[in-house]
Amino acid sequence: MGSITVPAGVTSVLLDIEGTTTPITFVKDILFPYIQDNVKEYLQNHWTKEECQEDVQQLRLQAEKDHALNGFVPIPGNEAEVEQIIQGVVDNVHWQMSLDRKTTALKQLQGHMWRAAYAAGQVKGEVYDDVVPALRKWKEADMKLYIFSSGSVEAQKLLFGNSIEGDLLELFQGHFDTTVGSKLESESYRKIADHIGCSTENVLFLTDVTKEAKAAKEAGMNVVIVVRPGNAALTDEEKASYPLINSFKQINVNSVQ
Ligand SMILES: CSCCC(=O)C(=O)COP(=O)(O)O
Ligand SMILES: [Mg+2]
Repeated sequence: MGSITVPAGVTSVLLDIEGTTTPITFVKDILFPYIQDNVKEYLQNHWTKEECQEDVQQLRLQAEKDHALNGFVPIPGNEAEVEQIIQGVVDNVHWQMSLDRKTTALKQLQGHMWRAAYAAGQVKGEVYDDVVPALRKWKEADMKLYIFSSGSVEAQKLLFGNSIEGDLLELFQGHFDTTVGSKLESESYRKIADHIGCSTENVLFLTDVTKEAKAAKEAGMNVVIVVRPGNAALTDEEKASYPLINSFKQINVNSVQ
């Protein structure tokens, strides 16, 4: 894996989080177990809050679309007691997480739940050593930096605002989550370029997931696959189809004209 010079005309870098800026183990071993261990208590304590009811309503709408076992979230009614409804939501959250689903409904609830963990200093957002120096360098070269993650915008801001390297939020010009669309659909990348106010060709997308890279490339973005310890293995065909790096140090950015 050699170094890569960003093509002329690229003015923005769009970054995935899990497997790209941040170890998968941080998400799988710290963030997700926090949700699994605390979702019942969180729902019991926040049940009457508007935000919590809105999250449950979104999970219910998603469950209706899924028509799946454990995709069931009971509708409040005379027969369904609150504890029974909460248990339905808990089962649904555990079921979705067992499949690592990236539904907007699940991600919104997770983002709301992680607030308390970050506020208590119980969790600090992990970033690879090479990430912050590279982002600072790219920013000095006038590159605009954005995040696109399945994690909600709130979850993204919590992670970078409370990172092991301090508050990193000033590095980013903006954040995108699945409310713009799935990371597997090209249309999402076109919408992001529209929001940024540039053409897709002016954007470099860094991700660990080749299906995301394919969608971004089809939309016209430049893409680089980030290979980190613990990321899903790439096939020989995937390795041959995309530029690969294992550190942000390998990206050379010329000053934006
Ligand atoms: C933003 S922190 C939580 C990470 C998360 O929930 C997730 O699904 C990561 O997805 P990504 O698109 O960043 O790979
Ligand atoms: Mg990822």
